[in-house]
Amino acid sequence: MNRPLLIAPSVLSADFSRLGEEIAAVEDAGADWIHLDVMDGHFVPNITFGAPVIAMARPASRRHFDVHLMIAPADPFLEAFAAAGADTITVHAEAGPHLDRSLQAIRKLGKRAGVALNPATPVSAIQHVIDRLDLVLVMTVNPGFGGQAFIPAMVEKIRQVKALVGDRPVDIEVDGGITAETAGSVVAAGANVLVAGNAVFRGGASAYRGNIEAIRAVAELERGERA
Ligand SMILES: O=C(CO)[C@@H](O)[C@H](O)COP(=O)(O)O
Repeated sequence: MNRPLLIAPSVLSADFSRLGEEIAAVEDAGADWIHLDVMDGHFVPNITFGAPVIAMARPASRRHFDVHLMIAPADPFLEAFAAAGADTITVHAEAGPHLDRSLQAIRKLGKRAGVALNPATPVSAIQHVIDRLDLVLVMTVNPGFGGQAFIPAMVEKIRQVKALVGDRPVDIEVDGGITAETAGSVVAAGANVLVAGNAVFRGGASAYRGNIEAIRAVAELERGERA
């Protein structure tokens, strides 16, 4: 049984001075989830925002808040992100030595637990925690910045994640360089959550619906959900 297809605009490409409005605008334009990129300037070479900003943005939308932690260590902050209104909390497999413990902590907080894999990290990194997971995030660029080129070798990795996940109720998410041009190959390989920053947040709010729809159309066609 296919997991639902979900389009998750990444707010990294939004206008941060109007974050709440931007989130409301993509919700209005058909976003299924809101993807929030937390960066610490240490695990990745860029800094964005933390739990207080997510808490302030939370009232802007009722959509699922998909919080991607590009921070190390992550464990001391999990409670704060849960309290801020995250629905899924994703930590990086590379961010600490105790991934199993992090995932248990996220679920204990009543949140969905995700693991992100950098492009160079093999799928075997999640083999022994697969039953503690609700989501696997396959990074299709090196994390840190929006607007980078999709790495084609990640298509095979998505296939490997799909084979590992099997029939488990685990979402397979992709993030980085996702556009109407790259969406087909990742969906064919097994991804069902498509994160897109630049491809959604361009052209001003009046373009957001068309931008989301362009990605969704390709993905649905690939899944046989659209003629
Ligand atoms: O996590 C990240 C980057 O580290 C992403 O969420 C980017 O924000 C995706 O941006 P685009 O490649 O879609 O512009």
